[in-house]
Amino acid sequence: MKVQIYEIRSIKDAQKAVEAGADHLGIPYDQDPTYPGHLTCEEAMDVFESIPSNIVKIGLTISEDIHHIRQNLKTVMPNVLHLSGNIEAILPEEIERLKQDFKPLKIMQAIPVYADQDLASQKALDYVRRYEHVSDYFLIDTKSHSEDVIGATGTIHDWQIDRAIIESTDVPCIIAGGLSSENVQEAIRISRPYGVDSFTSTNEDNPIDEKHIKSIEKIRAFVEAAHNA
Ligand SMILES: O=C(O)c1ccccc1NCC(=O)[C@H](O)[C@H](O)COP(=O)(O)O
Repeated sequence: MKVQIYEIRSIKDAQKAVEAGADHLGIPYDQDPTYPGHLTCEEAMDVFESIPSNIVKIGLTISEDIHHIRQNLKTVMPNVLHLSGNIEAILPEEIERLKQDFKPLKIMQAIPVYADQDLASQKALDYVRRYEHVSDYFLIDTKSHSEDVIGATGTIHDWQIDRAIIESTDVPCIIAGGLSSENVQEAIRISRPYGVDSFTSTNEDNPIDEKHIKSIEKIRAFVEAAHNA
């Protein structure tokens, strides 16, 4: 079971997550970050360079502008680019060209799941069909109705929906959305994913400013629970 940890904002947090046993580290970044907690390209590069080579480095973008994403990739190249903005804003053909031009870049496409709707009334399976030929991973994540971005909600959704998505595709799926050391085993039991992801539940308060830092104890508990599922 792979464990992915967001949002890594410093070399110290990266070291904590590696020591606690994470396999994928996620860093949200942009040349001109507008989202709270996101790093600049230069800051992200410093953190990526500190991460051991056996750990998968995930770069998250919420941009809906493919030219902007290309510019960011010229400064920082993660192993995997995680597309977590409005899924309909970037066409599969654009992702295909991006992969050609930035080889060996892999793509993690976020698949939005609304917590208050059943699978039949959502587009998740349509997105899987449309994006699976250009995706190396799917991140099945909770989407709120009030935000364009997918994820970082701290809210769970129906894990039977994850299961149905996972059973419908050969693309490795990581599940996300309000997962914690308390609920991750149940989520794994129901959905049988390739991996699990945590942001909110593995944070602790930062005494310096209002931005999150990671808790090594909470990450360790999450990793252990996931591995023992
Ligand atoms: O990490 C972020 O800052 C972020 C911002 C906007 C959209 C997604 C983001 N992170 C993506 C992740 O993979 C999160 O870990 C995932 O959404 C789970 O978050 P949570 O429900 O808070 O555990």
